[in-house]
Amino acid sequence: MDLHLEHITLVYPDGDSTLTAVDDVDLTVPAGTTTALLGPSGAGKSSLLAVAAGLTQPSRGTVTIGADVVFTPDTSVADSTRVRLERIGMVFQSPQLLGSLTALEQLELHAHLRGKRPASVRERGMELLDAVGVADHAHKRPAQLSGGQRQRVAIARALVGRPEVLLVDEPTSALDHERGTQVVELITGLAREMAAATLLVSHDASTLATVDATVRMLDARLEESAPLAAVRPA
Ligand SMILES: Nc1ncnc2c1ncn2[C@@H]1O[C@H](COP(=O)(O)OP(=O)(O)OP(=O)(O)O)[C@@H](O)[C@H]1O
Repeated sequence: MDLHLEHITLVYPDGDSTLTAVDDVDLTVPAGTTTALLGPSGAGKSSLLAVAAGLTQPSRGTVTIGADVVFTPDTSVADSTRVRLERIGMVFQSPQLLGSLTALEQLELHAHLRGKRPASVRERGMELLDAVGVADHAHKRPAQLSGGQRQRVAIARALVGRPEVLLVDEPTSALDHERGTQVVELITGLAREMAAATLLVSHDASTLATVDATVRMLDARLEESAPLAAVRPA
């Protein structure tokens, strides 16, 4: 399913006045493709991602997955949470793994919280750990893994619920250039394979050789958008 952000505006209260963090942004991410969202610090990238995830209500505008309008200024927290659990996977800047669980258990817990059956989850979890190249580490805890391996587990975890939309916030900030490039390549490949519409926030354009499109935010607005022709076929 495609992800559509339409006329998204996000205004934060700021003392006696307000701060517009996202200003009338329109963006479509086709299913199976990855769009990188670039821009300087404070441009509004994380704010836009938070709206796309239903973590923050937009002040104006709508988020649509396929034909379903999922987030509007009026969407309740309960409805946003349900959509996020059922349809959206997220990868954060730091992997945010639970220290006491093995890599496989991180995925199992995540799937369990989404109501999946334990038997199918274990198999799917191993498949995904294999897909991200850490199957050999399935029974290790985060402290026994490298930074890159931890980020790979977090990517597998985000995909365990078969999300239609994958939202990724600076996945490479803790990695060197080579590992960062590999992680972006992994995400774009999995997005294509799983037909997930993927929006990836990045500071580092040099790691983005494999993404399908790039857009840039500046001062809360989308500055430029790659033409659709630049989107490679799935
Ligand atoms: N919860 C909040 N309340 C008030 N203002 C906020 C809040 N979150 C972000 N802002 C402001 O909104 C603007 C956009 O911030 P945002 O974090 O979205 O930018 P960013 O492009 O992701 O930056 P970075 O690359 O540094 O993470 C900034 O001016 C920031 O100070």
